[in-house]
Parts: sequence; structure tokens; C-alpha cells
Amino acid sequence: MANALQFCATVQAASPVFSKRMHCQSSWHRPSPPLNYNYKFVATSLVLSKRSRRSLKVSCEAANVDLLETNKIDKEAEKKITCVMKFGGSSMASAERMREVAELILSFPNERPVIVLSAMGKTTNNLLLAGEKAVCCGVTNVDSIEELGFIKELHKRTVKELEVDESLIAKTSHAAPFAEHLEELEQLLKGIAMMKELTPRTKDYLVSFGECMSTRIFAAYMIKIGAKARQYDAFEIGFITTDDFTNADILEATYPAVAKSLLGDWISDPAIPIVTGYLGKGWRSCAITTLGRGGSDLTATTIGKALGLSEIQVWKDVDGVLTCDPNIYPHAEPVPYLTFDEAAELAYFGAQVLHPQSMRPAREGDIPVRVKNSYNPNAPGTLITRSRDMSKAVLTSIVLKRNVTMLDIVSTRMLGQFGFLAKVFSTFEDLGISVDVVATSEELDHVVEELEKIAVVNLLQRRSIISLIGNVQRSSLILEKAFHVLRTLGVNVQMISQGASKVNISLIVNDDEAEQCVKSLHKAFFETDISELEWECVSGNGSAST
Ligand SMILES: Nc1ncnc2c1ncn2[C@@H]1O[C@H](COP(=O)(O)OP(=O)(O)O)[C@@H](O)[C@H]1O
Ligand SMILES: N[C@@H](CC(=O)OP(=O)(O)O)C(=O)O
Repeated sequence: MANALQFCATVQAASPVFSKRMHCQSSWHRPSPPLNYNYKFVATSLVLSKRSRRSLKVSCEAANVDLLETNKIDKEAEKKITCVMKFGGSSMASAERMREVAELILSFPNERPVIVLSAMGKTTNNLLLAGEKAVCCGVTNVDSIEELGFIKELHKRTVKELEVDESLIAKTSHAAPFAEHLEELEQLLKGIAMMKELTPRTKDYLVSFGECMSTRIFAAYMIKIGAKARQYDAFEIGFITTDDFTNADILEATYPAVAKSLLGDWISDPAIPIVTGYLGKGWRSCAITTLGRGGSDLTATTIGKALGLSEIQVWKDVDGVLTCDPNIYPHAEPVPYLTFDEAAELAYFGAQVLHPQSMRPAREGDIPVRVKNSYNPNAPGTLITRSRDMSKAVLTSIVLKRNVTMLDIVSTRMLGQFGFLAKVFSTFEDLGISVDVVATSEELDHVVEELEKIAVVNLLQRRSIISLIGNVQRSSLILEKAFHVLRTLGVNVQMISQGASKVNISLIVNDDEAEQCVKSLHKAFFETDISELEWECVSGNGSAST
């Protein structure tokens, strides 16, 4: 189909109205079948003849729509990118794992994916530890920091075992070669040692080495085994964020910018994009930022929305989202289906498996997210979509968040009720503390000091939040059963709340009782027949299976 006269245009869709207009224009121009022609998404690509391209330019100007670019296309570009596949640290922990992941990617001949990678294994933790040690170890001792040794050894060994050499790594991108990264990392640690200071901004620069190195090595390996691959640093291709170092938010401008970078290259020379997860660029500072721990999931869903892909896959080391944390209770089972709301709530309340913000772009783009196991690709995993059949659903998953501080605030009646609550929340806002993720007791001292002007405040530490994610249409059944289990254990619930999204009931208990509660709740809800559950509750003669 492609010939010298054909071009591809990438335009930025502003609204459904535009899409409609676009539709008219496309029939008017009579283009060949669209590359990525989807009404809902930001970037729309069309294959056009040279004459149509000129007319499209005029029409776009008239419709006040950005024509991002028109490129000559080749045959390969007619096959659009289909999905994004994200592989986390656990999937990329060694040369052996990288080989398996490469094989896995190539085992889907009908997919043309964008790959998002995290740092290898525990590299991010090791980089942070190395940074903390550098603060107090003195410049001359930096090269003997144990974690720096681990990082160097892991990456050099991986390069050697995969048999990718420097020249191959250099071919993967225009950026600095791999050896220079290790060199620069050591220099940075020496700088930290000299300054005796590790700011959040420096922390983000420091941890970025993990993803920058893993993607370069992996892209080089893909090229070595004959695949076409191209490495990208997210902060160079339009991941624009707030300047909240260590926990930055993706800004809206990211979507068209990322679409433009990735589609532009794909159209002119298709190659599997291998993108660094977790990283961005602060819009004011222009410095490297990170999206919060586990942020590569968010990178993947952002790319999914930016390109209007049909699926987002996040590959983990477990068979999908499970009924509870397998580290607490090994009999946790995979949950086959979840809604975006359920998954977001689960992540927000502490399930390590997904980044708390990662569902937002997927929900906005209405793109299904599949959570799969890179160690067991045949397992069906979890499919996360906008809605699902809830007719049989009671409880979906149990999440535990430990070491939470509970503030018990009683008004001294100096303010009316509305004024009192407003003052309480503005105190948290002024001090930049998010309720539910209060970090240190030092921060809390200020909160207590402020609140004591209007209330009696009790600080209750070492508490846990147990979140019951499920069908809150059946909240009476869930609560009845849960309280029955907890009463049998002799546990006193200290607070209860139902989330605004109506998929979550949260209970606060003491830290030292929490794990046992989760185990017993799991047995009662997931290892008991549901009809039995309802019968027990109706007849009132059931007993908790603990
Ligand atoms: N409800 C849950 N479902 C699945 N995994 C969970 C859950 N809660 C905690 N986890 C933990 O999350 C891990 C997977 O997430 P993560 O380590 O972030 O993967 P990756 O680094 O590959 O992205 C699992 O190994 C598991 O120990
Ligand atoms: N490497 C970063 C980002 C990330 O998403 O990692 P993982 O996918 O391994 O959770 C971290 O450890 O936080």
C-alpha cells in the first residue's frame, strides 16, 4: 500500500466534535485505512496522500486543531503500536530474567508493543541506601559503599552474560553510553559525600540511573537477538511533571508530547520503543523527577492513554492482583476481574502490586489493564476495566496498611461544627500532610500543636488500616461477617469508614493484631462458599473459621 506519495499525519484531537469533523475530512480526503484512528484519544494518525496532506493542513487550521506533524511512511509503519507492556524490577532482576522477558515479548507476533522497564531487581533501594551512606562516609570511602558495589557488579555481570558490548548499547539511543553511567553514578555519590546532603532533587537524579541502565542493556540485547529496538529516557520524550521531587505528578501536556515523540519515530523508522519507567522532567526545574515508588506502572498507563492503545499490560512476579498480600497469607488467590475503582482503592490503601495513581490514565482513556505474571505467562492474570459483573461479588480483596497513626480529635466547642471541621482540614492542608499517609511523628507534632488550639487531641500510634475492597451494595453482609470474625478473635475495631468510591470499607485495629485479622478474614470470605456465608448471616448461627 505504501508508496512515495503516502504520508502519515499525527493530529491532536481536541474533542468529540473535532473527531466528528475529522471523520468528514477523512472521507473527503479519502485516505487509506487509518493508522490509529480512534475518536476517544488525544493523538490520531491518518495515512494520507500528498495532496490530502496539504488539504488536511488547511482544514486543521480552520478547525483550530494542532497538526503535530506529517511524515513520510514506510510499510512497517502501517502496522500501528498495539499495546504497552511494563516489566517491573522483579521481572528484570538478572540476565536470565531479561532473556526470558525478551522471549516473552517476541512470543506475541501480533503485538507491536511499547516496553516500559523498571530498574533491575532491588537497584532503586540500593541507590537510595548508597546515597544515604554517601552523606556521612566521606569522599574517599565512596568507592567502598557496599550497595555501589552491588549495583556495579549486577549491571556489569548482566552485560557480560547477555553478551552485549558497548558498541551495541551505544546503538540503542543517542544518550550517554552505559559505562559512562556507572562512572557518573560514582561521581554523583562523591558529590553527595562532599556536600554531606541528599536533597529530594538529588535523590531523583540518583535513582534515575537504575532505569537508565536497565533500558539500555535490555534494548541492546533485543538488537543483539535480531529485534529492532530503540531506547528512550522518559524525561527526554515529554514526560512532564510537577516539581514535587520523589513523588511528582504527570501533567496533561505529557500526553500529546509523548504521542508525538513515540509515534513520530515509529512512523519514520519502526522499532520497539524501550522506555524508562518511573522518571519524568519537572516543568519548572527541568530536572529529573520520579513518580513515587512503583511509578513505572504509571508510566505504562500514561503511554497507553497517550497513544490510545488497546491494552496496557503490567507484568509482575505474581499471578495478578491477589485476594490479599501473599507475604501476609500465602493462600491468597488471583482476582480475575476488577474495576478501575476497585484497583485504584486497593493501590491507594497499600497493596504493593499497583502504583496508587496508575489507574487514572487507564480510566480516562478507558483502556483495559491486564496484570500478568512474567514467571508464569500462561496464568490468566487480572483484567481491570471500567465495569464488571458484580451480581455475585461480595469481597474482592483485603488490603493491610501498617504503622498508621490515628488522631482522635474532640472539639472544645469554641467553633461551630462546620468551622471546626474546616479548621481541622485546613491544618492538614497548611502543613502539606495527606490524611492516611502521615509520614513522621515530627510532622504530626505541628498538627497536634495547631489542633490543640481548638480541640482535645489524642495521638494513637501503631495502628493498621484493614481495607475490605468489594461490593459495598452488600455492605451489611460484609460488615456482619467481618465483625463476627473479629469478635471471635477478640479484636476491638477502633474506627470504621466507608470510602467515597463505595468499593471500600476500612477498619482500624492495633498493629499487632492486624495480620491475624487479615488471615481470619481471608479464610472467612474466600475459603468459605458464598451461599454458606449468606446463610450464616441470615440465620445468625455461623461461626468464624479461624
Ligand atoms: N493484593 C496483592 N496482590 C498481588 N501482589 C501483592 C498484593 N499485595 C502485595 N503484593 C506484592 O506485590 C508484589 C508485586 O508488585 P511489585 O513488586 O511492585 O512488582 P514489580 O516490581 O514487578 O512491578 C508481589 O510480589 C507481592 O508480594
Ligand atoms: N524502580 C522504581 C520504579 C518501579 O516501578 O519499580 P517496580 O516496577 O519494580 O515496582 C521503584 O523501585 O520504585
